[in-house]
Amino acid sequence: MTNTTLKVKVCGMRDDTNIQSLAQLPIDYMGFIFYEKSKRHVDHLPYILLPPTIKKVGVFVDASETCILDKIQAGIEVVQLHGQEPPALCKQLQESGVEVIKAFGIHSTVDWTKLADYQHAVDYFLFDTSDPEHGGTGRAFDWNQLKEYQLPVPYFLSGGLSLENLPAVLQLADHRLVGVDLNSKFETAPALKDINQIKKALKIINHE
Ligand SMILES: O=C(O)c1ccccc1NCC(=O)[C@H](O)[C@H](O)COP(=O)(O)O
Repeated sequence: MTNTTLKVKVCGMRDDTNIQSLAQLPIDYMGFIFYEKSKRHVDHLPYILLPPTIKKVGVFVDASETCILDKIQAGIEVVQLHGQEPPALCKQLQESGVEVIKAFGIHSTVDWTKLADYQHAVDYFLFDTSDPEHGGTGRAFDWNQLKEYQLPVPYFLSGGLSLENLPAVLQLADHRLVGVDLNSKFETAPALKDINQIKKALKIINHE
């Protein structure tokens, strides 16, 4: 087990009151999904001032560069890309000053070699459960697949994380695992997080 505290990203926020409640907690990233096919879709960044310790993440699936730049202009500090976005776009966004997280859907026949093309163009990878909907499945993938991951790029673990499986995440002995991504398993309805459940998750993650 590692003693390093994992970063916490809570994804798929929309409701103003819920955002305000979540912003009281010691999380590191809050995600807003700019993908209209998602149940958690938003079309603009909510007009809520977050503490500077919480970075605002925009989640995109094959959005145009103009659309992504528009959201950065509006205050997005981290770009999380869930589609087929090429390394050149990641690099370009990174050079514009935002953090870039490239998400990959993991399944038993993933071609891990293609991640090498991204290693100098992103800040983090995010390993999620592979699905045609691109994310928010509420299902965990087989974390044994991570044994195939050979690059030094740090990553977030995502996909169906819950109060039940978070203790097992803390047992994953991998120094490249830097954060966890919490979403549908902490919802009472799409895009509405149960703040008490998130508090319980933080206690587990922070070994309290
Ligand atoms: O959450 C969505 O609805 C979603 C849809 C399409 C692309 C990405 C999406 N979410 C991005 C995230 O970072 C989620 O937290 C991640 O997919 C894990 O979600 P879950 O399995 O529900 O914990």
